[in-house]
Amino acid sequence: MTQDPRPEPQQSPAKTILRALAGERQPVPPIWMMRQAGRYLPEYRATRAQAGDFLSLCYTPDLAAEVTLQPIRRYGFDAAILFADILLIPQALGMDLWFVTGEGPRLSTVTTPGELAALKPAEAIHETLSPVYETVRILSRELPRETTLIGFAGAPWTVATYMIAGRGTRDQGPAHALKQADRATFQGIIDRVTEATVLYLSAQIEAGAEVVKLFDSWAGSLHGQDFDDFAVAPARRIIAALKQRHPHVPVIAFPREAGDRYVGFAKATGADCVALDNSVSAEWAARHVQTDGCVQGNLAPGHMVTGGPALVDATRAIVRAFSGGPHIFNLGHGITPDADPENVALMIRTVREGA
Ligand SMILES: Cc1c2[nH]c(c1CCC(=O)O)Cc1[nH]c(c(CCC(=O)O)c1C)Cc1[nH]c(c(CCC(=O)O)c1C)Cc1[nH]c(c(C)c1CCC(=O)O)C2
Repeated sequence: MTQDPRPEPQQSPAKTILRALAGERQPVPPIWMMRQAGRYLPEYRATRAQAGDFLSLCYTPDLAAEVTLQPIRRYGFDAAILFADILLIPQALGMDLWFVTGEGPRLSTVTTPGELAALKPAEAIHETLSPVYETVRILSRELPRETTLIGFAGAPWTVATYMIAGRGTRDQGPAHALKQADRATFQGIIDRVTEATVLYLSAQIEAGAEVVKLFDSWAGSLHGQDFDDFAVAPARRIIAALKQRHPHVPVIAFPREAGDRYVGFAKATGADCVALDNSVSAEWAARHVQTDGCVQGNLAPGHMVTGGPALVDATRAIVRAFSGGPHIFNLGHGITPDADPENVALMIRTVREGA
């Protein structure tokens, strides 16, 4: 009996997003959209009403999978992003979390050594988060073969800003204040979230996530050495730990509003792709960021509200600016509830058909 000793030929991954993340330039960039499952879609609002509230939606795997699939059915995006929230980690560490309609998230706070000591150990998160892993398992069965499944978590700095303030803040003042007043407690919070995030993203990958993304929505308020210590260093730690366990799973990092600190961010953290917000121009980012590898972004989400020729022109300009290298088309931040679903369709047509 002869056995063919040749290994399987190395093929580039078929899914367009995985090809972009592997550094491949494509004639048409793959596309997905931050907050693509959200309140601008009537079918999302219906499922959310069925769940009762936002957190029940996050923790009910069948319904969370359903809202993840809705924008895939409607638009055929190249990727689906797991439906969950970055604030599930603080909750899994033992903090209270609730959402006030029209206002946003509220949490119990952690600002003292005693409150830090009272947080659960990172390994305890799976008890709370196992429904999220079940959502991932459902999605990896139900998504079309060509659609990439993206898992995610908040980056430690951004998650810590909510844990310290107990809510969203304009300038992340309470977190900056704790960083100055009690460095050890602040660093302890960052470290606990970092450890939990490694375990959380690993579990998502083991359940079927093919790519993971780290959302550092408030990275732009870190400057100088603080940016290195609290945006770069935690991302580098998380990515190194993930690459050790899952070397072939690409990581997208989103240090939102990092400005000129986007330059070199992929190299410094080990990320396979840097997601760009719309405060940087695509031409600038093509020259200074895309030279290191894949970039994602960066249409202003306001175009999903206003539409028209301005949407088409801005979309084309971004596609053109990034056409020389690997690019995943996306918005620069999440789509807002007042967006018109027709404008999303127009954006996708413009990217795919050059319409
Ligand atoms: C800071 C942050 C949060 N959550 C998230 C971030 C980082 C990205 C960013 O900067 O937007 C990330 C997030 N939140 C949600 C997802 C799901 C995946 C996706 O579609 O992108 C993701 C990736 C669902 C959600 N998370 C939330 C909603 C709206 C909840 C609802 O249905 O009422 C959704 C769809 C609620 C949420 N969750 C959070 C806030 C501040 C709010 C309230 C603001 C708002 O209402 O838009 C925390």
